Amino acid sequence: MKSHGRKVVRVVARVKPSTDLVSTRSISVHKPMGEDSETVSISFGAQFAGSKDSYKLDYCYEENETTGSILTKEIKPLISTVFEGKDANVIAQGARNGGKTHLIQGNERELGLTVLTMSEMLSMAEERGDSVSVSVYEVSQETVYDLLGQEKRVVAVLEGAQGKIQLKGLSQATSLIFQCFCFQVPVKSLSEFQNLYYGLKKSQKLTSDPPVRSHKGVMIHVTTGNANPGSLGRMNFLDMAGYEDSRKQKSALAPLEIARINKSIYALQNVMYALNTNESHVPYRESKLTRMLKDCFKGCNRTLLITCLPRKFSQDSFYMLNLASRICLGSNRAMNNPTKKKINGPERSISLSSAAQRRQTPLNVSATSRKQTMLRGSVTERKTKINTAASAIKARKLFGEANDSVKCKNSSKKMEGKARMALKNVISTSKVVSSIQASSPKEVNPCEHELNEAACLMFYNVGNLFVIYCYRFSIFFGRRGIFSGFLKLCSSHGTGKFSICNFSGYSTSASLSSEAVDITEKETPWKHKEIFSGATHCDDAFTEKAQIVKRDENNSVIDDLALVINKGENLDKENNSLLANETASPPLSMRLQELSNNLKSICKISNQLSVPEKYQSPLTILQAEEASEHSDITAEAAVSGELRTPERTMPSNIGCSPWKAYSAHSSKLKNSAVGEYLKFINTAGKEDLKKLKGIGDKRAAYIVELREESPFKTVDDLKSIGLSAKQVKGLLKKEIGEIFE
Ligand SMILES: Nc1ncnc2c1ncn2[C@@H]1O[C@H](COP(=O)(O)OP(=O)(O)OP(=O)(O)O)[C@@H](O)[C@H]1O
Repeated sequence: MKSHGRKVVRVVARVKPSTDLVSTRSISVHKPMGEDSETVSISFGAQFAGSKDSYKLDYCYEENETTGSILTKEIKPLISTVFEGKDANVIAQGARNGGKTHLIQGNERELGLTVLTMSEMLSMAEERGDSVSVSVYEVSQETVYDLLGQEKRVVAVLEGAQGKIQLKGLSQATSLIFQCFCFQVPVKSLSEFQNLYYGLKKSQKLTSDPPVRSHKGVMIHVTTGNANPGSLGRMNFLDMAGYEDSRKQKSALAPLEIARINKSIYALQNVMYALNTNESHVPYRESKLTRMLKDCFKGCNRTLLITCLPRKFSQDSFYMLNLASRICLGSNRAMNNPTKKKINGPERSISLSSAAQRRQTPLNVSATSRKQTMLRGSVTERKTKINTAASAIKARKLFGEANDSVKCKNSSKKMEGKARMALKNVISTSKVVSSIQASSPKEVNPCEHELNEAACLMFYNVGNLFVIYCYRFSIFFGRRGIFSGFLKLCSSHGTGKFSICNFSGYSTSASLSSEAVDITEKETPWKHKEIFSGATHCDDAFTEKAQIVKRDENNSVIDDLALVINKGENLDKENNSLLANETASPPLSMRLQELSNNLKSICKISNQLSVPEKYQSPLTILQAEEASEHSDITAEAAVSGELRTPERTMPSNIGCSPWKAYSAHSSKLKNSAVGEYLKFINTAGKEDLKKLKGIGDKRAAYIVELREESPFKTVDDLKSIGLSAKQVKGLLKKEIGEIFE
C-alpha cells in the first residue's frame, strides 16, 4: 500500500474511460516504476504542441484501473487517519464531463468512492464501537446549502473566536458536541446511506429548476462511541463543478456563472498550492468553499486531489492538469503571472479571476497575492529599467502624436487615424507604467496606495465634446470602489468614451488598467468634429490649472486657456529622492509633469490657429460651457484666463436627468461612506473600534484577530464577526446617519 508520505496534498489524475472507440489516444502516461512510481509524467499529442512536454503528478489512474483500486491505494490510508482524529479530503476536479461525479458518486451499478469509503468506514466503526454520521452540502454561487433537510437550507459559515468554522442558524448542528458543517444524519448501514445519497440525487434533479452547476460535498463524521462521545475525524468528499473556459461560445451557462465557478476553482487551487508549499498564509477566505472547509484542510489533515481527465483531451482538461501539476510540484509560484503569453493561454482565466478578485478588494490584497506580487516584482525587475525609459518615450510619442493630430488641418480622416494611434499609445503606456508600478516593491503594501498619490489621465467624449482630464489625487480616489463609480459615471455619459488610469497602489493599478481597457473596447467610433477641452487637476505639489481648447470642424481653435503647471516643493523633494534612487520608478509627479508639458505644447500649437466665429455652433458652445461648469471652473478664473482645478465632483448631469445625476452622486456617497467604514474596521485599534455602534470589547478583539488573517473586504465580511445581514445594515445606518445629527 502506497504511503501518502509527508505531502499535505497528494495530486493524482484519473483518466475517464472513453466510450468512443475511434477516438485518438492523446494522453500518454509514463510510470517509470510502474505502480510504485513516486511521480508519473503525463504528455499529450501533437495538438498540444507548444505546451510543456509532460506534466508531473504523484500518480495517474488509467482506464484499466478501477475505482476500487483508488480506494485501496489512496483512500484506505486516509480512513485510518480519520479514525485517529484527523480530517481527510478527497476532491475531484477537472474540466466538464471529465468523470468527476461518476468517480465520487457513481451509480447503483458502479459504486463511487463515497459509497465504497462509507462501506469501509462503517465496518471499521462497528469494529471499534464508534458511530458514523453524514452531512451533504452544496456550494452554489458562493452560497452554501444543506441538502439533508426537508428543503434546501442556506448555511451561514462563520468563524468562531478560535478560528473554528461555525454554523449560524442551525440549531441541530450547533447542539452537536463537535464542530460540524451541516445537519448530520446518523448512518447505520450502507443501504441506508445509499438510499439517502442516491435518493437525494433524484430529488435534487426534480427540484433544481433551472439547473445550476455547483460544488457538491459529502462529509462523513466519525464519533467515538464510548462513555464520553466526541468527534474523531471527518472524511470529506468534494465533487467540484467542472472547469469551463468562459470564452466558449457554446456554453449553456451565463458567462458570469462560469466566471464565478472558475473563480472558486481557482481559489481552491490557491489553497492547495499554499498548503503543499507550506506557505505561511493560506488564502482560505478567497471563496466560500475554501473558507467553509478551512478546518478540514489545515494542520496535519490530508487531501487527495484527483484531476479527472477524459481520454479525448480538451483544452480545458489540459488547463486543469497544468494547475494540478503546479500544485504537485509546488515549485512554480507564478500561477498568476500576467505575462502576455500566459494571458493569451488558459491562464488568462486565472489572471482574470484574480483581477476580478482584486477589483473587488483593491484595498485588501491577501498575503499570497502580495507574495506573488513581490515575486512578479523580482521576475520583472530587469524589464522594469528598460520599461521605465520605454514608458517615457511612449509618453512623449503619445503627445507627439497628439500634436500631429492638432496640426492636421485639412484631412479630418487623417486626424481620426492619428487620434486612434495616440490612444493606442496611451493604452500601451498605461500598461507599461502599471507593470512598473506592480514591480516596485515599495508599492506592495496593500494599504499604502491610500496614502500614495494616484494619477489618472482620462479622456472622454461627451457628444461632440472631447474632454481630457488629468488627475493627481490621493485619499479621495484611493478607494477603488469610489473610483470605479467615478469611471462608470463618466462612461455613462456621451457617445464614445474611454479612460486610462494609473494608480500607484499595485492592486488598484492592475484592476483599473484592465477596467480602463474594457471601457476602451466599448468605445464608439471616433468623432472628428470635436471641441477639445482639457483640464489638469493637481493636488499637493501642483497648483490648480486647467486648459480648454475649443475647435470647430476645420480644426481651428475657438478658445484656448493657458495651461500652467507650478512645481511645488514637494515635487522637488520627490524628484530629488528619485535621483538618489536610480532604480525606482519615476514618481507620478514627474510623469504627470511630462504629460502636462506635452499638453502645454498642444496648447501652443492650438493658440496659433484662428477660429472663425461662424463655426461656433450654439450647441457646441453650450456643451463647452456645461463642461466648464461641471469642471467647477469659476467665471473669475475664466475671465482671468487661468482656470481653477475643478473640485472632485465629476460632470454628472450632462446628458442625464437630475434624478439620474442625484442617484449617481448619492450612490457614490454611499460607496464612499461604506469604504471609509471598512477602512476604519481594518485599521483602527481596539479602543477606537469600540467607539463604533454595536462593537463591544469582544467584537473589537475578534475584528482585530480576523483582519490579521484577511482584512474585511466587503460589508458582507462583517457577518463573520457574528452579525446578521440585518445587524450589519443597522450598524452602517447608525454610523452613517450620525453624520447628519
Ligand atoms: N469511469 C467511467 N466509466 C464510464 N462512464 C463514465 C465514467 N466516468 C464518467 N462516465 C460518463 O461520462 C459522462 C460524464 O461524467 P460525469 O457526469 O461524471 O462528469 P463530470 O465531470 O461530473 O461533469 P460535470 O463537470 O458536468 O459535473 C457521464 O455520462 C458518465 O456516465
